[in-house]
Amino acid sequence: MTETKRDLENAGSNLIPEPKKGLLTSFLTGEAMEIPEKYLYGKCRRVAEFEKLNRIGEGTYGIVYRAKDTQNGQIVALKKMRMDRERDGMPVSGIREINILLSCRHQNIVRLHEVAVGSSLTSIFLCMEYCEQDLASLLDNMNSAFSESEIKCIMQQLFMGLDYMHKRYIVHRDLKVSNLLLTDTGILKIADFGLARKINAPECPMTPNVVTLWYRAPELLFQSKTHTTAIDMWAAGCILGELLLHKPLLPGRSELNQIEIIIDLLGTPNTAIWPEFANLPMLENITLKSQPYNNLKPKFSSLSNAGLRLLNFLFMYDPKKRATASECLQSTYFKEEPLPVDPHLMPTFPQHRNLKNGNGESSTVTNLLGAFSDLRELVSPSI
Ligand SMILES: Nc1ncnc2c1ncn2[C@@H]1O[C@H](COP(=O)(O)OP(=O)(O)OP(=O)(O)O)[C@@H](O)[C@H]1O
Repeated sequence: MTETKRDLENAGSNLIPEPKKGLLTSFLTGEAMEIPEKYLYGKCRRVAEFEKLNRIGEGTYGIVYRAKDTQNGQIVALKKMRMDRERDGMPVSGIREINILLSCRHQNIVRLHEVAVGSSLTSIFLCMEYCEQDLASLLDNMNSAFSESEIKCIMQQLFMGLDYMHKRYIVHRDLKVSNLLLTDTGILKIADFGLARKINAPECPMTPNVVTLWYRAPELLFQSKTHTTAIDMWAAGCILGELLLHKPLLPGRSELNQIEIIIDLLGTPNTAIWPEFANLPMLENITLKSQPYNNLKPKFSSLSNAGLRLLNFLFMYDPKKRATASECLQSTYFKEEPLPVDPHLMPTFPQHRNLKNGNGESSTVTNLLGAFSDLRELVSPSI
């Protein structure tokens, strides 16, 4: 068990042990230097000031805990950064996530309160506002589907968050229902910015292996080297479809199968609707099946014309023609009956994640934050 894990699973005590003095490697000589404790944590608080309540989630980049700030009683979410494979300090995904979250302030983007450290500087925690639900566990556990007014409320908030991010050239790159959180006051929060990137230009070269398969845009599947904020809009279309159907819309089993089921739903792409299509690398290796029909209408048979127009706009093969978040917010779908419900009138739900994990494993975590530059200096050297 690593030292940091011990911090979190420290049975018998609800407080994390006091950190030791740290050893940093000198940048100049390469020798280990003992750092006085008062300089060790920069302006960041220590994790020992939080009481761990229960584990609420685990993803690729970290474990998430519900915890109480013992200074003010506030309930927060603490995401412990995974350092397993890191030799040289913090993983780049963690640095990106912190930088981007610190630069965002919007009701529909999860708020990063601060960054905290455990007993060694390789144990880093993001301290975020706590949200009672995530849409994935909610969809898995709710007895009846969301009403259309509730779906509109969720989607409108998603588009508001995306509009804010995209206007700042931030692409999330991993939108899916498990990364959408919902508070007990009906506010949707976009979370998990571990794959997010700030793009310098409207089109920026990036690795195509991002976005969970079921939500992955065709330009990524066809291995386009540049992608844009439009990849988030495709994922938003998949999320709208999933909320309406109460099951994943495009649950591919492999990349090829994902392409196949997209074609089954939307028809085969061609250069008439997507001029850059013919030059995409993936097409050198595969022949696409021919399917001439767009099947959105039969698939969503009870959806209004405005709803279908919105879905079609989100599922434009050509990313340049795909709807932007601000265009989606103007959609007639949100202006026609049934109107979006006011977020405060959204129903509340039992907190399944806490019920499942409510074993009250005790432990705590420390605090950090302050100037992030302090953090970057401190976490890289070996301790
Ligand atoms: N602020 C929060 N409030 C409540 N629950 C949260 C919060 N942040 C994350 N969670 C829960 O923890 C889960 C995992 O968090 P997150 O997606 O940030 O981790 P990850 O390792 O980056 O995941 P992934 O493998 O999806 O990339 C979420 O699905 C959600 O259930």
